[in-house]
Amino acid sequence: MTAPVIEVDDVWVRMRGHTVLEGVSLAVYPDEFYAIIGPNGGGKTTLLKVILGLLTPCRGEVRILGSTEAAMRRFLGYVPQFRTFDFDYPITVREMVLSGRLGHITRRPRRYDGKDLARTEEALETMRIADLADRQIRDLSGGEQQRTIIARALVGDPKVLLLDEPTVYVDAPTAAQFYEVLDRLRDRMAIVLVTHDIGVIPEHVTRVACLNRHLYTHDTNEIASDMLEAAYHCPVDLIAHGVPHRVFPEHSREE
Ligand SMILES: Nc1ncnc2c1ncn2[C@@H]1O[C@H](COP(=O)(O)OP(=O)(O)OP(=O)(O)O)[C@@H](O)[C@H]1O
Repeated sequence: MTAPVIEVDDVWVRMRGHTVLEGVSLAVYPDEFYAIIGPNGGGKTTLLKVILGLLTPCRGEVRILGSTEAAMRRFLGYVPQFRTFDFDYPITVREMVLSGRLGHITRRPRRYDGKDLARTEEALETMRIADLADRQIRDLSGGEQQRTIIARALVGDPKVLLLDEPTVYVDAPTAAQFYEVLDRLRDRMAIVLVTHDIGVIPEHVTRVACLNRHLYTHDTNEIASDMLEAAYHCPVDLIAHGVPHRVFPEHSREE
């Protein structure tokens, strides 16, 4: 059986006296498109930060390609939440994408070389923004900015692409185009997408889990009602393939 690219093993995180993640375990395999859904404040960004090595759990460990070495994080591409970017910053699309190579340069002084420039051109082509390369990022549409930050995550040639609420600020047609782009990337890398919006779970996900301090999963690509109930603690209206329906009727248990 293929080995996982990411293993999260019994991870606990406490912040300011509150338990944010409690005994979270999961494995992501190379060909997976793993969606993690959950309410605001449920710990999704925290889990991504633990996987990325930006946050050390008080218990448990994360293995990337079987290793706990910090250097293995170079195999991860990260697309943070849109709101964390300053799109008014005076920088071109090409410069922004190229900046994704910085963490991969070990030589000193840190200077870009031909490989960095070549990877940047490839990522611009992959995301179909080569024609925008010399434009300022502030002059792009939301969808074009989104493709730019994904290209920036791709220049490191990741084995896994981690996306935090990638469609939160884009309209429905742009989100649909975005999922087409992810489909194209899937034969090159695993994808982990976190979102609070269960209406956006794309049809090609291979696995869905719900996170609200605990991770609830059935190891399938179905959004099961008991997972949602456990994670959201309230009725949830799900829009699956354009058809709204209520996935469970009422509160059945209190925390
Ligand atoms: N630096 C911090 N210090 C203290 N508490 C924090 C810190 N960062 C996050 N938290 C808390 O941890 C919990 C989980 O936050 P997190 O950002 O991981 O949730 P999320 O599921 O990503 O939420 P959202 O969908 O709103 O982005 C929240 O209650 C948040 O207030």
